[in-house]
Amino acid sequence: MAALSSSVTSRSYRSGKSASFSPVKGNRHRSLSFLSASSPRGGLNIHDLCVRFQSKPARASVFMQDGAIVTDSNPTENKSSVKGLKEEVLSVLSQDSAKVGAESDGQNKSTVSITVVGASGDLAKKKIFPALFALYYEGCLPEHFTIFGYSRSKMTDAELRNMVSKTLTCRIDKRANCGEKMEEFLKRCFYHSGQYDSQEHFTELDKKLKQHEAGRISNRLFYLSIPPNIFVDAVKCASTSASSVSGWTRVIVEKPFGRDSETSAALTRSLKQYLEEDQIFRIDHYLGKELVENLSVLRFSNLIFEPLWSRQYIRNVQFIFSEDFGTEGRGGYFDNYGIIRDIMQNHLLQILALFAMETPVSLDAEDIRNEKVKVLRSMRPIRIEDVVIGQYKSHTKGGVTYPAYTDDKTVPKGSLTPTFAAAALFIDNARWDGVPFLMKAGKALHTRSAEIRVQFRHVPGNLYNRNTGSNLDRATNELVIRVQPDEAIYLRINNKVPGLGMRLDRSNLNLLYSDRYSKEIPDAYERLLLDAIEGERRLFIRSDELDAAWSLFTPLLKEIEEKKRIPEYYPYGSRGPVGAHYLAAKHKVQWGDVSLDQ
Ligand SMILES: NC(=O)C1=CN([C@@H]2O[C@H](COP(=O)(O)OP(=O)(O)OC[C@H]3O[C@@H](n4cnc5c(N)ncnc54)[C@H](OP(=O)(O)O)[C@@H]3O)[C@@H](O)[C@H]2O)C=CC1
Ligand SMILES: O=C1O[C@H](COP(=O)(O)O)[C@@H](O)[C@H](O)[C@H]1O
Repeated sequence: MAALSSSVTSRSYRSGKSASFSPVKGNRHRSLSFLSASSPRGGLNIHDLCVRFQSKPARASVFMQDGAIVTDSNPTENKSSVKGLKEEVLSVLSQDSAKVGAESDGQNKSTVSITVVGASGDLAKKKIFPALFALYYEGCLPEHFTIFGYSRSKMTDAELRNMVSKTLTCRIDKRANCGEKMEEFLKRCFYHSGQYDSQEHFTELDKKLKQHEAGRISNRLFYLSIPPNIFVDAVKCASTSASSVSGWTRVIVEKPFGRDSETSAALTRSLKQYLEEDQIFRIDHYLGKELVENLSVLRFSNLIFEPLWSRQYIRNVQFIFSEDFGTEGRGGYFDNYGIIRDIMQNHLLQILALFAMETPVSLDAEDIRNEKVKVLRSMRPIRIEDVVIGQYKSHTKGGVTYPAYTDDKTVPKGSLTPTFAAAALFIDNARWDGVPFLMKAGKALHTRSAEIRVQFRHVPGNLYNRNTGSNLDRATNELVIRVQPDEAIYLRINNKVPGLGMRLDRSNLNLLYSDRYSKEIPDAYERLLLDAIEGERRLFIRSDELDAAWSLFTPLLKEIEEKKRIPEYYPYGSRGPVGAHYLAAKHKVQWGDVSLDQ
């Protein structure tokens, strides 16, 4: 039991910061979150203990409610592990009762105020409010919290609640009390209308926040869900007129973090006039996706993968992002950025860094981010010859005409902005020397998906070469991590087709999440918001990571733009420009997502 509980990390809101039972910081796979404090159990002043437990072979949640431990487990899962977990919880609690008791007093005295700046906008409605509700629904928000929407639009509290209610949904796997919970959640949401550059309006917000905080230690989180040109104004006003005087103040900043090295550095400098680096939470929501977070688990907790994770066994790695819709409504923003800045420089590069980094010293945020920076700095400058760009054009299919990118009213006529790009990147270090890391990202393609494909080398002297067909490349092992949709991890192996002959086929060892796990997968924004509230920085981008990412892409972007490189046009709904195949072929690679048996 002692050994088990030593791997448990608890997060407590009582003192407004994480309290760890374990030397393993940031271990999410067995985490306890202490929520409100009211009814005593065994000398502990704990009312509701939420345990988020994800481990093999069982997966369950354990709650402590009114003095009793109850489990919420999948009936198909291993009951003995659930029992073990209960014992583990009790053990941890008894070991740390003094600490927890002390923290519970702090919990009553502290509160978290979350201000969504740009509350009337698309992201706030689509992602931020629903994620906050999901956290509330799961019991992961602290007992005392308030949510404020802030934007210029005139709205009453009731109008904000009405707007927010339209996009809230309940967990498919836990619909109980959904309507009731929504009502309760909406009662905690308020609105303040103001300009983003008005100290006066932020001072008014501050007054309202104080009223809700009612003398408790106030912790304040500002989520900047606004266009980048007003980030600095909003940060200035929030930090000077509405930051907390008794607790922490943190600011979540949405991308884009600049357009290139210079503008990104300027943004960082401006933000740092008002905030310390550890108050800035630069969000890359791909880091909050379940399978991206699982990447490190897969690598570092399975003996079978890490030894293969190098040039010795891996032939190439592919990071593929595709969307089956165009810029629809976001053309104005997109045209200023293009797909390389929108997806590659951040989402795909972040995944690459996690994939390729060396083993960090620990799971501590700084240790992980140190390794990511190192690998990013080891990357070879990207050559324009190793990049293909494309733009979608109109296409008619089944009587329906799909628009060209430049048909979007907010896109300037004749725009050369790429909506598709493919690139070959290299990491010049001992582990990855010579291994092509291919990226491909596009809008208005035939499907929506995001995946990582790892293609392994050929088996030397393979006895079965004759039985695997003519394309030996297709007969190598491939590990696929499907980030979305239908989250899955599968390993493509060669297998004997049952029968008297000796014919091999490619079959999948398949971990399809929907088959294995009954729980709904949390949205990336839920995880990231919870982390920001808890001060966990592991999944946020540090400024030196950002600098390294921009250093890699800025020269390429400048060259594409200065040379006014013409994109290859591809029909809306297609697989993208054929140039992507030539690029892969040049590096002796076949895209894994294009074969018939993918
Ligand atoms: N939407 C998405 O899917 C994603 C968005 N992002 C990023 O998140 C942030 C917010 O995105 P999104 O919600 O789509 O943005 P919006 O364009 O919807 O803007 C959000 C709010 O900001 C205010 N606003 C808009 N334009 C201006 C302006 N020129 N000057 C002052 N205020 C303005 C508006 O509120 P009001 O007029 O009421 O003040 C608007 O409701 C952006 O940085 C975006 O790049 C990142 C990833 C995905
Ligand atoms: O950051 C962005 O991401 C979305 C795709 O996010 P997903 O979670 O839906 O895959 C993309 O549509 C948008 O252009 C980009 O800014």
